[in-house]
Amino acid sequence: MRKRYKKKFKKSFRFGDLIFLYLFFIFSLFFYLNLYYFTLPIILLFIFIPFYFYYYFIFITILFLLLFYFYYYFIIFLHDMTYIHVNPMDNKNGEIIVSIQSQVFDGFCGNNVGTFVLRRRGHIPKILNTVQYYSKYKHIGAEISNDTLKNIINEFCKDILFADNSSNTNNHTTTVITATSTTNTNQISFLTGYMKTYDCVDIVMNAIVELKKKKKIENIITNNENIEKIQNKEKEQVELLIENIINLNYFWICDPVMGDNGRVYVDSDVVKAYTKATTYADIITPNQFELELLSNTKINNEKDVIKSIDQLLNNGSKIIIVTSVRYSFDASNLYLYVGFYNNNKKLICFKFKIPRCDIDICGTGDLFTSLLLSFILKQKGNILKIISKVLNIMQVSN
Ligand SMILES: Nc1ncnc2c1ncn2[C@@H]1O[C@H](COP(=O)(O)OP(=O)(O)O)[C@@H](O)[C@H]1O
Ligand code: PXP
Repeated sequence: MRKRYKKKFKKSFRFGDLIFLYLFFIFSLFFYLNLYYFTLPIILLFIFIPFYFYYYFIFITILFLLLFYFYYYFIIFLHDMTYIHVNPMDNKNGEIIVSIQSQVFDGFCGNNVGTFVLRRRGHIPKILNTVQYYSKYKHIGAEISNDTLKNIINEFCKDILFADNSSNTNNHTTTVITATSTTNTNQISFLTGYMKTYDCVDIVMNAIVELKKKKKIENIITNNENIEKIQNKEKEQVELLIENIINLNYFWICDPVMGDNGRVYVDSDVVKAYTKATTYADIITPNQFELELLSNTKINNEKDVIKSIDQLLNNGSKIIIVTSVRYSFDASNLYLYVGFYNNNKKLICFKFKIPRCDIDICGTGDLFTSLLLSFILKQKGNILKIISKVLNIMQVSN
C-alpha cells in the first residue's frame, strides 16, 4: 500500500518542475531588485549547492551562471559602446574647461545644456552663470553684476597663473586648483554663450585676452615648411586639421548669442562687444541672424554668407561656423557653413546640408557648441569630421 502510494507520488510530483519554478522566482526577484551584478552568481551558487547531488541541477546551475555572465558582460559592452566611462574626479589630462553661459530655472539652454553635455561626456567644466532667468522665453531674474563677474574671473586667472608658477618651482604646498597643480595648465578652453550686457562680454573677453598674454600663448602653430613638403592631396587634409588652424592648448569658442529670426534677446550694444570679440575668439558660432548683425550684411544667398565669414576671419577669428542658414528657396533644409583661412590666407569654406524639422527647438546652439568643444578636445583632427560627429548627434528625425 505504502509502496504504491510512493510510486503514484513520484509520478505526479515533478521535482524538476518545482526547481525550475524556484529558479525562475529567484531570478525574477534579483532582476527586480537590480541585483544582477557580481553578487548574484555567488548568491546563486550557494542557493544551488543543496541540489548538487542531482547531476542535472549541477548542469542547470552552470548553465544559468554562464548565461548570467554573458548577460553581464553584454550589458557592460553595451554600456561602453554608448557612454564614455570616466571617473568624474579623474582629471589626469589636466584639461580645464570654463563654461560661461546663462542659467535658467525652467527649460534647457545655456549652462543647463552645455555643462550637462560636457559632464556626460566625461569633462569637468568650471561653471560661471551670466544670468539666472526663469526661462529662455521669460527673462525674469537677475544678471551677474560686473563686480561679481570680475572677482570670479580674476580669481580663476590668479589660480591658473599660481598653478603655473608653483609647478615651475615645484612648490605644491597650497593651491586652490587641486586637479591642475601638477598638470599642464595650458590646456584651457573657454566656452562662452549668453551674455546680456556689453560689460559682461567685455569683462570676459579682456580676461581671456589678458590670460593668453600672460601665459604667452601663441596663436598659430602651423608649420609652413612641413605642409609644402606634403603632396597635394595630403596637403588638403593637413589644411583641415583643427590643430593646424587653432592652438588646441588654449582656445575660446564664442557663441555670440544675440537673437534668432529677427528677435534680439540681449542689450543692443552687445553686438559692438561681440564685433570686438571677433578679433580674439578662436571659433565663433553665429546663427544666420547673428552673422548678419556681426557683419552688418543681410544674408540672402551663399555669396553673402561667404563674404560675411571672410569679414569675420579678417578681424582675427580662426574658424567661423555658421550653425544654421535658412534660404527662402529651400524650406526643408538648413545649411551649416564652416570657414577658415589656409596657410596661404586663402578662404576655405565647406557647407553641410541639414534636414530641417518644422519646430523651434530651444537650446540647440548651446548643445552644438558644447558637443563641438568636446569633440575638438577628445577627437582632434579633421574639422569636417568633428562637425559631422556633432551633427550626427544633433540630428533629430521629423
Ligand atoms: N529646426 C531644426 N531642424 C533641424 N536641426 C536644427 C533645427 N534647429 C536647430 N538645429 C540644429 O541645431 C544646430 C544649431 O542651431 P541654431 O538654430 O543655428 O542655433 P542657435 O540656437 O544658436 O540659434 C544646427 O546646426 C542644427 O544642427
Ligand atoms: C537665457 C537665454 N535666452 C535665450 C537664448 C537663445 O537661445 P537660442 O540660441 O536657442 O535661440 C539662450 C541661449 O543660450 C539663453 O541662454
